[in-house]
Amino acid sequence: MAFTGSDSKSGKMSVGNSETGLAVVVGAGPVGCLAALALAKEGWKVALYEGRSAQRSVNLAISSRGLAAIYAVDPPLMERIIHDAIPMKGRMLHTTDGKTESQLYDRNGQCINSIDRGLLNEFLLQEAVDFPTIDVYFRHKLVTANFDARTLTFFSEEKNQNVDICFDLCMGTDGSYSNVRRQMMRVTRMDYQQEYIPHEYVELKIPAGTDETGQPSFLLDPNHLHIWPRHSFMLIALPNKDKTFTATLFAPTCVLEPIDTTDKAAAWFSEYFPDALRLIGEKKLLNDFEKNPRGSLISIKAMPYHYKDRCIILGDAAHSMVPFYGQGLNCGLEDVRVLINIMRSEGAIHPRKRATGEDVDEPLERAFKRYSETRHEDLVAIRDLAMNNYVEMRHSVTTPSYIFRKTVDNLFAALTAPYVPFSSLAPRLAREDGGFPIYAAKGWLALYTMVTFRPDISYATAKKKVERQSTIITGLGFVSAGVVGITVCLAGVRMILGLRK
Ligand SMILES: Cc1cc2nc3c(=O)[nH]c(=O)nc-3n(C[C@H](O)[C@H](O)[C@H](O)COP(=O)(O)OP(=O)(O)OC[C@H]3O[C@@H](n4cnc5c(N)ncnc54)[C@H](O)[C@@H]3O)c2cc1C
Ligand SMILES: NC(=O)C1=CN([C@@H]2O[C@H](COP(=O)(O)OP(=O)(O)OC[C@H]3O[C@@H](n4cnc5c(N)ncnc54)[C@H](OP(=O)(O)O)[C@@H]3O)[C@@H](O)[C@H]2O)C=CC1
Ligand SMILES: Nc1ccccc1C(=O)C[C@H](N)C(=O)O
Repeated sequence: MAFTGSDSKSGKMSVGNSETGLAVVVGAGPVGCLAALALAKEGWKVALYEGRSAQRSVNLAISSRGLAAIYAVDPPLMERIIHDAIPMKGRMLHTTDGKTESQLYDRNGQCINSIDRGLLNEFLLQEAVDFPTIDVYFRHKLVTANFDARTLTFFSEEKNQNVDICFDLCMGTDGSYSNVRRQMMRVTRMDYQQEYIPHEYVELKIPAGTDETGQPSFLLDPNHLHIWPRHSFMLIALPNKDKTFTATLFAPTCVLEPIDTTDKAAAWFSEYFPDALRLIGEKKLLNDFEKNPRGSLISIKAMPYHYKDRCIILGDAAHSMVPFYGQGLNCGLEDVRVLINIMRSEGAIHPRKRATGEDVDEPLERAFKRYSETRHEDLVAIRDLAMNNYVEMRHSVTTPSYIFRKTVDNLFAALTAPYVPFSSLAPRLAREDGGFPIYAAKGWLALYTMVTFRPDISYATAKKKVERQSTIITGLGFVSAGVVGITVCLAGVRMILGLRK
């Protein structure tokens, strides 16, 4: 289901300040849909506004954090999503001479999951559309907001005019170029930083093959995320249910720009990605490379995320990050779980009618403030980790020091860290105050495991813990070098003394 049809599920226009309190969610991407569902299940009347009529269908990796957040709101929905996803147990590295090497993500075999983003959005949106106290309005674009008067102005494409909506609570889930965020900046002292990295991306498609029986089949192992690391750039591919792969080339603009003719492109791909060129087919690859849009990559930092008791931004609107950890959406979905848990613990979750003359809902304001203050370091941590993972994926994975570190991490983890399965984490996280931690981050844990498979460990805790572990490894390195040095010296002294005798 795309965002088509009438402007609204019900055809009626929302009016705010009803007995139940109206929450207006701006942007029906995955984060907006989950936020709408979470609020509605807590008793809010929700109006979900979406500017567009369709979402682009590309695939993405959903992992434990995103799944735990969906589970917290709607466990059966999470099951349906997993059912339609393809598990990927590790990276499959492709060298220029056509060799492949599998590197597992987790020593306990945990997987990340490839799913069509359009399908994921569709699942979440359908739940929202079907929910009795959620009204969904398509082709309504937020134009401006007056937070003090508690009104939002949308441009309705169907009416071809602006409509004003009153609200009690506004959630901005309108993506990287958020207008809610821009409107909030007019009334609050928001620190804001955005950074474009000098790399861009272009999507390509690896077609399905055919098996002996004539049925479509995967041309590469579907249970891996494939990467072609080439140091300053890389190609990746994630599997789709129709047996194709969506491949994405990430490279600096200064590398891509000079490749401006078909001949140059053919030569470049056959030098760096000969096997991918063969799989995609030269004609198709060169055509897609030339015609497909080039996406830019942006990283956004903001603080605070809220204004008083009435507006808060979540998802990419609050923290767009480069996609290299596959955590952008997972983190956005986790925002919803963390915020709802904080709202619960502050007694702010249930919509209440403010008394006459009372302007501010104090528990709600307290909850938003606590969210801004406590969530910030996690969002900064994952933003930085995402940036670092690009270097790991395109370069470090091929180096002996990376393999050595992975081996040490696995060895120490096997000796010290208990395995905490997702099935025991998800139900408890759904109830936890603020979301972290349930189990202390016990024992030695690899960074990837913490970030991807341990939603009970916050991003900031994971980053700090791994920094401590790195210091220990460096210390052990010095001690070992010292022991080897002393042993060699002693052996030398003994030899000299022996010679003198
Ligand atoms: C190449 C690439 C690969 C990625 N891979 C992964 C991955 O593997 N795993 C992962 O977790 N994340 C991944 N991400 C990140 C992920 O796509 C985003 O984090 C996610 O889509 C953010 O969801 P959102 O709901 O916050 O925002 P969006 O998905 O951007 O949704 C925002 C919605 O708001 C609507 N909107 C915008 N402005 C207005 C307005 N003024 N009025 C009304 N509506 C409005 C938009 O139309 C849109 O529907 C990737 C990103 C990229 C670029
Ligand atoms: N961190 C990153 O580097 C990136 C993150 N993403 C995230 O993934 C989400 C979905 O991706 P995708 O569907 O490809 O997103 P799109 O780039 O197609 O756009 C998503 C939304 O952002 C708006 N938008 C896009 N570019 C601009 C711009 N330059 N100025 C103002 N508004 C803009 C679009 O408005 P309209 O509908 O009017 O075109 C739309 O509402 C994005 O919204 C973003 O949150 C996407 C790309 C890179
Ligand atoms: N989905 C992505 C999109 C773009 C770039 C990377 C990813 C990843 O998921 C990377 C994965 N987490 C990895 O570390 O191998």
